[in-house]
Amino acid sequence: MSDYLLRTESLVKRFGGLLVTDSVSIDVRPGELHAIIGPNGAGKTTLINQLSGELAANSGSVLFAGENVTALGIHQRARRGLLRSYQITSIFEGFTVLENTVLAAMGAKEHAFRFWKPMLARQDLVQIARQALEVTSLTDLADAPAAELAYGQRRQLELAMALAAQPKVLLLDEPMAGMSAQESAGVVALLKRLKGTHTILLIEHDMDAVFALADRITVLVYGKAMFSGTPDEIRNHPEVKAVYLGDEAIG
Ligand SMILES: Nc1ncnc2c1ncn2[C@@H]1O[C@H](COP(=O)(O)OP(=O)(O)OP(=O)(O)O)[C@@H](O)[C@H]1O
Repeated sequence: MSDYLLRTESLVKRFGGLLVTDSVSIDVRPGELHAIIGPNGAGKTTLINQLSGELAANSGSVLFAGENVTALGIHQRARRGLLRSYQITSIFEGFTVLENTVLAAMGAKEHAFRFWKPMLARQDLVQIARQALEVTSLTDLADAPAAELAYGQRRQLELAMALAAQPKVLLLDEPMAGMSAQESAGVVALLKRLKGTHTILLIEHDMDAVFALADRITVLVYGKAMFSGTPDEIRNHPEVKAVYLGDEAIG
């Protein structure tokens, strides 16, 4: 197996005259939690959009699981296992938490939803869905209609649905945004549980969470990948401290 699952090579994205992704080359290794950090406007979301296929790069390549996926769209990448949480499957309000998660599992495996079969009759998919609900601590809400979920629970359901699709790489853009402190702690605990068994690329502003979770971190500044390294290497990197962290201590 190669030493990376997801790689960008000299990726470039411009919005008019603004260079937002400046020849970015990063590697995400199998099983690692790789965080992208950087000041506001550094280009983190733009980068993840090019990984998921939501945005086309101006030049450069995205390689995934040994394949050049640069020319592929969102759904083609998702079907190969490069998946952004919430992107493919949206929550159906009238369905229960379990039914939504079964649909996500089904969508990943089959080309069309087979609504003529009762979805909960698909034991294989129900099992995958129940596992995803267990991991995301949603088991108690399995039979609740999605419409009744609180904001934080909906975000958890999005994660459960992404996991039910059994991605090879999960792209997470600020999964804790808008959550209460308690819900955020729940997501940190969840990501800790997923570490090692799942490969995750995470964008997150909460530095405590990033430094507690990441195996490796890439620092993006003005669209450039300044440095990739372990949390300790990032903490002790003089240039990173100066440019990104200012005088603040981290970790
Ligand atoms: N569709 C667009 N058209 C024009 N400019 C854009 C577009 N999307 C993003 N930008 C600009 O590109 C730059 C990078 O934005 P991006 O959202 O990728 O940064 P970010 O690191 O995710 O920021 P934040 O941490 O604030 O979420 C910003 O200057 C932003 O204004």
